[in-house]
Amino acid sequence: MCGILGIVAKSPANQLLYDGLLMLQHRGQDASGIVTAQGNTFHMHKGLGLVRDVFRTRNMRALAGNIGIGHVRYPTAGSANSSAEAQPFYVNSPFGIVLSHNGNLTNAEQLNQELFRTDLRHVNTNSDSEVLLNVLAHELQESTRNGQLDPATIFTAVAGVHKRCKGAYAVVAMIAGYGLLAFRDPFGIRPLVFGTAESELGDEYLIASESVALDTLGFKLIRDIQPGEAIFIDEDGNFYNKQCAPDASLNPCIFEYVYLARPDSVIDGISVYETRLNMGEHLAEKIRSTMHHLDIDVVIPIPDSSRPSALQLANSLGIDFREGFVKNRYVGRTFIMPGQQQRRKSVRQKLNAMGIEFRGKNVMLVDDSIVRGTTSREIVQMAREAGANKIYFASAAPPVRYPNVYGIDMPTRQELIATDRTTEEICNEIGADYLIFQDLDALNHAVSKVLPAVKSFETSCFNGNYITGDITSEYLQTLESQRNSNHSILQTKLNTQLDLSLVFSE
Ligand SMILES: O=P(O)(O)OC[C@H]1O[C@H](OP(=O)(O)OP(=O)(O)O)[C@H](O)[C@@H]1O
Ligand SMILES: NC(=O)CC[C@H](N)C(=O)O
Ligand SMILES: [Mg+2]
Repeated sequence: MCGILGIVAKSPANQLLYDGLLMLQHRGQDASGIVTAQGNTFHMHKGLGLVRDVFRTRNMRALAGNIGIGHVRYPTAGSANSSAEAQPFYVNSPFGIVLSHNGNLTNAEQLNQELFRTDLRHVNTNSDSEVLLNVLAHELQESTRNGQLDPATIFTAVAGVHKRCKGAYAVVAMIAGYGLLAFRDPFGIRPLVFGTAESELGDEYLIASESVALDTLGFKLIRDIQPGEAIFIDEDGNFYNKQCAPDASLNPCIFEYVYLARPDSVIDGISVYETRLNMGEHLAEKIRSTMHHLDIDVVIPIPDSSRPSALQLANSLGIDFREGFVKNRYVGRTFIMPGQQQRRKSVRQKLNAMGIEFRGKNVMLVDDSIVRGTTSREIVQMAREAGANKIYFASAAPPVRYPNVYGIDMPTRQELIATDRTTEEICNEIGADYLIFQDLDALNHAVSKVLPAVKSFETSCFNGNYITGDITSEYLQTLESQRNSNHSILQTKLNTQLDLSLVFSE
C-alpha cells in the first residue's frame, strides 16, 4: 500500500510533491522518491528512508519543473532494502516514461518472461513495478507506431496494460514532453483520487492515493479515478479521461478502511473515519450480545489506528474511554516495517502503559486488527505488567487468515497468528483473558453503510476470496515457499532463468 502522487502545476512542483508525500508517509516508510519534468528532461531523486531523510535542500533545488510524480514505498515484491527498487522507475523508450505504483502484480513472473523474450525489454530489479512500467512502455510503443502520441494512443496503451497485467495497481506516470497519466486497475482495489486548485495561470491538478494529500495542499477533491479508467493531463493542463477496461467493477480493499488509510481520507466516496466509528459500534453490539458479564471498567485504544473504533465502542457500551498507552511520536507504524524482529522491538519503543489506567482494573483493549499478533502479544504483556486485573481484547476487524496478494505484505499463512487457530487459541497465544473479533458481515456493513452504492469490497485476507480470479492454491504455495526460502518471486526467476541482471552498486 505505497503512496503515490502526481502534480501538474503552473509553478514549480517540487515543494508540493514533498509536502504531499509527507501526507502519504503512513502508506510507506521504506523508500521515497520524486521525479519532476522540465520540458523533455526528467529530474529524479530517490532513496531508502522517510521523506524527511531522503530529500535535502540541494536535492529539492535540483527538482525543477512544474509537473512531477512521487512515491513512498512499502515493499510487497523484491526486497525492502534495495535502493534500486525505490520508485519512481524510469525507462527511456518510447519517449521517456517514469512511473509510481501502489499495489502488487500477481502475474509479474510471467510478464517478466514475456517482456524479456517477446518484447525484448530488460527489467533490472526484482520489483513488479518495474515490470508494470515496461509493460506500459511496450504498449505505448505499439499504440504509437506512427510516432504520434495523443490521448487516444495513450488510452489504447492503458487498455493493453489492463489486458496483460493481473493484480492490483494504482499508477501515476509521466511521459517526457507530454504530460501526466494516471490509472487504476479494473477491480479498483487500490485507491486513487484527483482534484484541482485554481491558480492565476489556470487550473492545477493533483492526483494522490488519499484525499488527505489534496486537503492539506489546498486542492479540491473532484472524484476517485474509476476502476479501469485512465486520466491524462497534458503539460498545458488540458484534461482527458477514458474508461479503458471493458468489464470494470469497484471492489476497494477493505483493509484500507480498517488500517491502511488515514482516518481523515475519503476513499471511493467513503469516509475512513466514519467506517472506523461504525466498526466500533458493531463491535460493541457483538460484545453486548456475547459477553454476558459486562465487567469492563475501562476501554483503552491501541494507538494510533484503533482510536475512532475504540472511542465509539466505549460510547456505545457506556464505559469510560481512557488513553492507557502513550505513543512515542518518533516511531512509525510497526506493521509496515520490514522484518519481525524490528516490528517487535518497535512496539515496545512505540507504546508505553500508564499504570494508573491499568492497576486493579478490568480493561478492554481495542485494536483495529490482529495480523501477526506482534502488537497484541506485547500490549497484553504490558497491561499485565502495569497491574491490570482482567484483560479483554477486541479487534475491529475479523481474524486475518489468508495471505494478501494485492499490495499488503502478508504473503504467508504461517506468519498470521490466526492461521489454524480458533479464537480461544489466539486468545491464549496473545495472553488475554478474553478475545473478541468483528464478524466479516459486520465489517462489510460498517463500511458500506457510509455509502450503500459501494457494494463489493476486496476482503481476501479475511475470507480467502480473491476477486481477480487468478489466484490458485498453487500460486499461494509458491509464494509461501519463495518467502520462506527468502527469495522473492522475481529473484527466483531472475536467478534461474534469465541470469542477466546488472547489479548497480549503491
Ligand atoms: O498483529 P500485528 O501484526 O501487530 O498487526 C496489527 C497492528 O499493526 C498496526 O499498528 P501500527 O503500529 O502499524 O500502526 P498504527 O500506529 O497506525 O496503529 C495495527 O494498527 C495493529 O495495531
Ligand atoms: N505496497 C505497494 O504498493 C508496493 C508496490 C510494489 N509492489 C513494491 O513492492 O514496491
Ligand atoms: Mg496499531
